[in-house]
Amino acid sequence: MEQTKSLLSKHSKDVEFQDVFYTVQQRTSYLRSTGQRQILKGVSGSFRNGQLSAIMGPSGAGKSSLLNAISGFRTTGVKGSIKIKRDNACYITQDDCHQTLLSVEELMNLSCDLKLKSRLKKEEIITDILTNLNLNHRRSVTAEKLSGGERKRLSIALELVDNPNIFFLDEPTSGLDEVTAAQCIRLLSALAKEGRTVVCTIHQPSATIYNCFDSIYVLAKGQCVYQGTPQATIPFLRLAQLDCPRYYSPSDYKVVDDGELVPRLIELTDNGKLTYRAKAPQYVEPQQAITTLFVEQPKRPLLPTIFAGSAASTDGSLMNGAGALLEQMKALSQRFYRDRRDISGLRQFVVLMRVMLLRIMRARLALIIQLFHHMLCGLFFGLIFFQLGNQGARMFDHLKFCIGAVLMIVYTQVMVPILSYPADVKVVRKETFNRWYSLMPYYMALTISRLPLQVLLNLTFMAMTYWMTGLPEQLWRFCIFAAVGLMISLVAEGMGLAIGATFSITNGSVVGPMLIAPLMGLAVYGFDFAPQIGVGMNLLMKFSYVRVGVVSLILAVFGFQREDLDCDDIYCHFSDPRVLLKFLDVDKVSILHQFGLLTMLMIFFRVLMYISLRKRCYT
Ligand SMILES: Nc1ncnc2c1ncn2[C@@H]1O[C@H](COP(=O)(O)OP(=O)(O)OP(=O)(O)O)[C@@H](O)[C@H]1O
Repeated sequence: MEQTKSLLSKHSKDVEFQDVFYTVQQRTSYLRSTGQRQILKGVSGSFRNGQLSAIMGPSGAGKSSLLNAISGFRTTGVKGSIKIKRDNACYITQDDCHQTLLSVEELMNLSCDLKLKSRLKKEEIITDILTNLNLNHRRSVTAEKLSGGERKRLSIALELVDNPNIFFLDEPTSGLDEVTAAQCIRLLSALAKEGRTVVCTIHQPSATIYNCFDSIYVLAKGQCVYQGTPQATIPFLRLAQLDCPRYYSPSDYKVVDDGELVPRLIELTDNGKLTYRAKAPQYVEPQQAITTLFVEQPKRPLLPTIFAGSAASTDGSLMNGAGALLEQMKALSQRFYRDRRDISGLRQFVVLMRVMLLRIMRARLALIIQLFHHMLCGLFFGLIFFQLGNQGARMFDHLKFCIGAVLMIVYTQVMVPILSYPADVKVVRKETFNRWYSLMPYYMALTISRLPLQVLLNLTFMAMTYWMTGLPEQLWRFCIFAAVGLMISLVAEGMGLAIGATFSITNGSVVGPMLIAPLMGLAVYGFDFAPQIGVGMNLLMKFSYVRVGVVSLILAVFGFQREDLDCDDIYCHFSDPRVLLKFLDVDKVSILHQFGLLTMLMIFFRVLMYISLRKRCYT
């Protein structure tokens, strides 16, 4: 009975897939799609528990695509039946992206805090894992300063905290020398022997590394050309009337294609449905690779979501008569049970918030540069408009000051996230996929953790300009003035984050200025003929938060029954602030209304950012 139980749980950690297709849209430009390209062409296969399996093949064969498809790291364009317990699997990306500026120990603590409910044995677990992976002596070093091999081991260590059963690794040996690569593969083999399913992609390994694997899966042009043990490779090639020369790595030999070889090999493996193992040194025996009975079913949109954690398929379902229903019911109850065991969203928020604040404090140079930038701009604006704030003859200077201050805030706050956030998105994608946290607590922590810095930077700039330009010495007016600055910067930051979450740095740095330019145009449009501006244009101008910001700042400076400005000339038309407000057609505009508009635009950009982040993380 006990034996049956362990056998069952062992099988549930296997990964099986059948007739998997992966199709991408081919584009010539961002807007035009020229058709579809099939990357994976109906491949099948299995990766067994307790084994280290390698996906091999020439560059562009579809190795990473297969790994992404079966692990669920990519779902868009994937069709076919895949049996995998996703809530027990983790994915380690090729570039080992980690939260920056945190030491090995801090990253391990973060992983434990987010994954383990009880914190009692945290220290013991961390020491255990780090010692086993030979990283204990590197505890205090930040991840960026680790060597390639150490970084790979750290990625594994971080995932080992909650002991997942299935590991997917994309090119774990890339960039490593031969010795370190062999060490890495031995480590993965040891992890597999402890009862895990370990699957990795690998490029042309040496013969030594090749023989370390328990199972090999070779792809060529998106189809399976070999599946089986390393020992069965040469006899298998002989089946296809090919002789692998002695001292020649079989992995190199398999990729040589004379035009007929690939179809012959695909036929021999039935595109992955058959697996080979050596029976005697010269003979191989084909076996069925898939033990699960996959039955094609019509599309049922709700099912894949509900059963995503169990034996899931993208357009087929795992069926085995009444057993299938039982299996699905178990999956559902297990899912609810698991959800109850999960770390609460509040705790995720608190842990992430602490880490984000720590990272902001650690980025001391960036902090100093930003503070210096705001002080310098404040000084610059202060000197240009020095003590002009109360001069009734300088109406155009007042307008230039308000427009200039808003542009400075907008440009700074939009560009910083555009340039810095895309790198974070990769980390978030990996960590959400590996169930460190859900997106909402992360999003809330990100939004709130950036607030203190925003307040500090804006207060610095706004206080310097207010004081140097000689605006009225009224604390309440300064508070409104600073609040307008803060609101504009929050909207602009939201826009920058939305762009950073959607585009790469290269595309974002083009899209950002491209979007700001018309908003700036709308901000300065028609101040000298404001009453004649048409209804349509007026409506359009409401969407420009730059314009809304400028109007709010003008109201903060000249509104609220401000006393007449000084006049050194014979006659100053605008010395009465009400005349200026009337001329600009903002005399009847309420600042609360403007704050409302800014709040709506801020929410709009932040929701956009969330949607974009969700799309990046869950497709
Ligand atoms: N989203 C995508 N859009 C367009 N083409 C894609 C996409 N993803 C993969 N491809 C193409 O599919 C092919 C296989 O890509 P994949 O990254 O899976 O190959 P690989 O075998 O892992 O290659 P390498 O070993 O060089 O990393 C490549 O030609 C790649 O350009």
